[in-house]
Amino acid sequence: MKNNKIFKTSDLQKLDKYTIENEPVTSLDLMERAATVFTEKLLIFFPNSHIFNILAGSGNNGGDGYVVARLLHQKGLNVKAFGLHENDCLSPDCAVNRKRFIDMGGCYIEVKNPDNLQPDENSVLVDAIFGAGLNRPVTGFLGDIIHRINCLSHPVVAIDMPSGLMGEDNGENNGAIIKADYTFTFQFPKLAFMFPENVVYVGHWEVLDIRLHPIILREYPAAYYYLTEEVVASRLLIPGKFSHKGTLGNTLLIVGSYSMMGAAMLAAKGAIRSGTGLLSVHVPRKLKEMIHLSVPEALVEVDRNEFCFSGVDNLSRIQAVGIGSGIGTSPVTAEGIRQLLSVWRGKIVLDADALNLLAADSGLLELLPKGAVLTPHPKEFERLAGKSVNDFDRLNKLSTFASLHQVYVVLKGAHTIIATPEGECYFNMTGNPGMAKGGAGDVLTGIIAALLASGHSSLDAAIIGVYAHGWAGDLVAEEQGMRGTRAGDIADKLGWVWKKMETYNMAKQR
Ligand SMILES: NC(=O)C1=CN([C@@H]2O[C@H](COP(=O)(O)OP(=O)(O)OC[C@H]3O[C@@H](n4cnc5c(N)ncnc54)[C@H](O)[C@@H]3O)[C@@H](O)[C@H]2O)[C@H](O)CC1
Ligand SMILES: [K+]
Repeated sequence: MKNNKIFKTSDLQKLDKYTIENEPVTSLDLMERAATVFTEKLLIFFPNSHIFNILAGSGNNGGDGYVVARLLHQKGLNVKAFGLHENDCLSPDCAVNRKRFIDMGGCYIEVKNPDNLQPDENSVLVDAIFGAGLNRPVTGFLGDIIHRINCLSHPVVAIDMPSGLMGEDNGENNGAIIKADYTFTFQFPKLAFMFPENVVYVGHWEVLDIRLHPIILREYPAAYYYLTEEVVASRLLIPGKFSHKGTLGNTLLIVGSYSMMGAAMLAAKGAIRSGTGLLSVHVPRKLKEMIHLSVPEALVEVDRNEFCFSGVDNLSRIQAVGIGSGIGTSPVTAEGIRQLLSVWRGKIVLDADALNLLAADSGLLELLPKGAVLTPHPKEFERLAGKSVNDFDRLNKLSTFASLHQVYVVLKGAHTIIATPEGECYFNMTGNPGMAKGGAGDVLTGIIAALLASGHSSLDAAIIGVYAHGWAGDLVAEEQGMRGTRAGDIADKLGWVWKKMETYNMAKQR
């Protein structure tokens, strides 16, 4: 299976060293390999550009920059390399590659004063000042250079990382950071790329495979992962030939209230498209007809209360519960949840108002069954776990919360994060801003509930559900645009996503 770990940048040297010793390959050849794939990608993104200015630092990131300069020069393009060296203390591989570039007649300009950095008009700037070796904020001469570059209107493409950005925690990084338009990063995305507050530095990013040794990639530990189709699809259970509605699970959705009827329909639509054998939707009496009409496949269970959820009577044939979308936060509903949680020890996903009620009463939080899935958006998570000072801090809070309460937390966002009780975090890669609309979360709750009921573990249901939901949203955006995307469209596109994943799985089994 393709590796999908997000290692720490400080681990990179060990991964490099293992590859160099065991492939074996020289460090110079590994640099050549990295710079070659970078150059190929650069030319795909800038096929019509002829002028490239390389901004090279003194470490191996700078070394990559000099190789890129040489490769572009060899292709007959107009290349200038600016040496941004505070002293002449270059890494050995950087020194070799600077010399190779100069010896082949490349245009090299040593910059000793930020004012002397005058990039060519219409040039693409390649940022090779710092990469994964950054260990303190960038200030002084190189800080001034970075500020100067950030004021230019040239496109900037960063090698591996935008210079000045730390790989993980930028909470105390008050130094200068390159604002790249594109970052082509080696082997795995860096954790910092996952955080909304860093998008201004990273721009559009892509991972380039530089073939670090597969054994070290597989065996070296990481706490963070990113989701790929391969990894997600292989977790999806395929119904057996003799499966029937009794073996594919009965999902109970407790959703909707008189003032929030739509949420109930959307959650039900998500569930009915996600493989549950049977779907029961528990709603206040006022919503009964509406559910029958919008999701005729579902059984409707009517609450004692006419307007909101107040409790359930019979859970004997249920495999998984999804609760929260549109249920409101009235005291009657809070008691209903208390009653549910005091009898239900099985699989459950909680969303929206169910989370708001948990946040308001820590007694409810303690009743959660082990392995419950919670799907907050950042504001709901803040109500549960308190304020975060930045995205990295929020990630740590998320991990701590999941371990403390032994639950899976799905923090919704551009890269939705799934945190496990064991301290691992999975970052989703599908989805788009068109999905940031009311109702999209309700669809996700329905999907996860159905996946739980049809036999998936909490982790698999969360991972598959989040990925499929985002993928369906991407398909909708392709057809309707991000602006035109409606939550209900996401549910309608799920069938296509499941088909893709099933086809992938069956092809692998053959
Ligand atoms: N396996 C791979 O992914 C490969 C990556 N390559 C490239 O190598 C860099 C990492 O190189 P490294 O020499 O370790 O670090 P940098 O070039 O990022 O930094 C150089 C050097 O600078 C010093 N330093 C750190 N912070 C500061 C600061 N704020 N101010 C001044 N000086 C600073 C520190 O001593 C660093 O060591 C990686 O990003 C890739 O681009 C290989 O080419 C191929 C394999
Ligand atoms: K860089």
